Amino acid sequence: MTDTFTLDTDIALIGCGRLGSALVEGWLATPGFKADRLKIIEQYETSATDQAKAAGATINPSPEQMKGVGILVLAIKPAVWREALQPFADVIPEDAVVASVMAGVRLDDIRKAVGGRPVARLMPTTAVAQRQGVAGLYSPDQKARDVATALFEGMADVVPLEAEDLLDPATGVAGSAPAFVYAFIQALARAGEAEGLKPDAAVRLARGALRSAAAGVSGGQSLEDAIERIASKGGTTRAGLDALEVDGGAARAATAAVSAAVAKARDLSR
Ligand SMILES: NC(=O)C1=CN([C@@H]2O[C@H](COP(=O)(O)OP(=O)(O)OC[C@H]3O[C@@H](n4cnc5c(N)ncnc54)[C@H](OP(=O)(O)O)[C@@H]3O)[C@@H](O)[C@H]2O)C=CC1
Ligand SMILES: O=C(O)[C@@H]1CCC=N1
Repeated sequence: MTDTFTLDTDIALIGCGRLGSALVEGWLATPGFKADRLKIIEQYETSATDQAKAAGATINPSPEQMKGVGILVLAIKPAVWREALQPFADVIPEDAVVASVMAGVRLDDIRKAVGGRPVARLMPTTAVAQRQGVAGLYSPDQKARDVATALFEGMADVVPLEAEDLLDPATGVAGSAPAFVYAFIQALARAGEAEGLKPDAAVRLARGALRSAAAGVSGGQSLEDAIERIASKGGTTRAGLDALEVDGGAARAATAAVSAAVAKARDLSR
């Protein structure tokens, strides 16, 4: 990750929903990001478009205002990407790069729709909003990789992938995975309630555990070391970990969630 925004070009974003808003928040929070170079195409105003507009961004630019765009970001749902992109495919400069964060939409299909311009695909997490995201990145094109990396590295750890198909497991392990972790935290809170905690205390403790778990690896510690630091010999953590491993419980749940996400991503690309 970098501390400052280094990409020196106009940026256009199509779609300012859940992920698009997170991207806008992350860019606006990155030192050196020039909001007056951001163009957002979105059907409705959102708090992110309002925030971006107040900082100098253009909402729903004219074709003329798209002429300096060096990177066009696609953050719409896979089902509507062709109709959302179509009005802009010929308006952006010949040498513009296209970056897609859409799950399951194939790079070749996007490249054909934008007249052969270089395309990168990324799979980020919404924590880009807090500049704490992670993003898998694939492109066969060096310029697209460089531009897309510069666009994201102020708000995410950009993880290069060697093949497009690897974006599907990256979706299961990163893009979708914060929701899987929240589901586990919810289950922890409910288990605490079953053991007698009041609901608000259970949720507060479980959320604190999530924060503590993230803090415990924030310095790059290995997951194994982080586990060992908590698991006192013969203590409660070891008892809990042993229970998690009975019949491969935790691994089986993680495998089921990742496999289902991968299968869905493959389904979307058909
Ligand atoms: N949410 C996440 O955590 C992640 C999402 N993604 C990917 O990001 C993409 C967007 O997902 P998400 O943000 O969750 O979805 P959302 O539905 O929240 O966002 C999509 C946005 O695009 C808008 N939109 C639809 N059609 C057009 C159009 N023609 N022109 C401009 N804007 C349009 C939608 O408006 P309206 O609601 O009015 O239709 C909506 O605001 C998906 O492809 C998904 O795979 C990737 C990683 C993580
Ligand atoms: O749920 C989805 O399809 C998107 C992709 C990854 C996270 N959200």
